[in-house]
Amino acid sequence: MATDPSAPAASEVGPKKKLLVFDAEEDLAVSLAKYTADMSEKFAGERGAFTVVLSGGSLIEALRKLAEPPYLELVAWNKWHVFWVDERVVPKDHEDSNYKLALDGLLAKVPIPPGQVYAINDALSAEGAADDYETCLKQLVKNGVIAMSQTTGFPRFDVMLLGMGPDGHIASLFPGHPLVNENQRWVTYIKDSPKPPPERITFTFPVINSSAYVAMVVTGAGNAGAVQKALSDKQTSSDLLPIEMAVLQDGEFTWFTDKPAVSMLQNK
Ligand SMILES: O=C(O)[C@H](O)[C@@H](O)[C@H](O)[C@H](O)COP(=O)(O)O
Repeated sequence: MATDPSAPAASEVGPKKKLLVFDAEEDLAVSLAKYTADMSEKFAGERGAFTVVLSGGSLIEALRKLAEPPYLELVAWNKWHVFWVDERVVPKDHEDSNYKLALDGLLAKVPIPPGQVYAINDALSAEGAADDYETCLKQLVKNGVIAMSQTTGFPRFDVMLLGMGPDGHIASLFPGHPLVNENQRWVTYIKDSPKPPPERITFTFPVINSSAYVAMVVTGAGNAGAVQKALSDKQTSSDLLPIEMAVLQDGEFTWFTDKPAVSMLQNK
C-alpha cells in the first residue's frame, strides 16, 4: 500500500489519547481542518448543534484551512456555536483580544450566525465577565445547545481546540496558580496572569476535562520540555503542569504536533 508522504506519525499514548507528529505545518493545518470538519458533521448530525471551544495563540492560524474549499462550502456553519476557553479582559477590538484574533483569522471568513459566537462582555470587570459567561453557558445548557456530562455534572463541549504555552499552561490555567484547583466554578477569572495581559477569564479544569474531544495543537522546540513532561511515563501526582491535569473523564484527546515539539520524547 502506498503511504501518503504527508501523513503524520501516529501513536496511541494512552487510553483514548493519540499523538500525531507532522513533518510540515501545512500538513498539520490540513489534518486539523479535516478533524474539525469531521467533528462538525458528527455532532451537527447527532445533536443538531456543534459546540466548539477555541483558545488564542497560534491555534487560530493552524485552523486557517477551514475557511478554504472544500470546507468553506461543506461545513454546516449554521450549526456552529463558538466559545473561548480563555479570554483577555480587553475591548473586543483590542490587539490582545482572543475574540479579535479568531474573528480576523477564521470567523469573519465563514458564515456562522453572529448570535452563535459567544464573546465575553467586554464592558465588565474580570469578575463580572466570568460570572456573565458562566450564566450564558448555563442558559445554553438549559436550551440544549450545550450538552451536560452525566459523569461529572459539568458541561460537555463537543470539541475544544486548544494550544499550550511553553510553561505547560493551557487556557489561562498557569503552573503553580491556585486556579488550577478550582473545582466548583465553570468559568473563573485571573487578575495576575504571568503571561500578559494580566486580567483574563478562563474555563476551569472540570469543564475542560468533561469535553467529548480535545485537539491540543502544540508546535515548536520551545514547547518540547512541557510536551515531554506531559507524555512521559513517570508522572508524579505532585508538581503537575496544567497540561498534565488535562485528563478527560470520558473523551478523546489528540495531540497535533511537529517534530521539534516532540524532540525530547524517547521512542518518538
Ligand atoms: O490567551 C492566551 O494566552 C491563549 O489562549 C493561550 O492560552 C494560548 O493558547 C497558549 O499560550 C498557546 O499559545 P501559542 O499557541 O501562541 O504558543
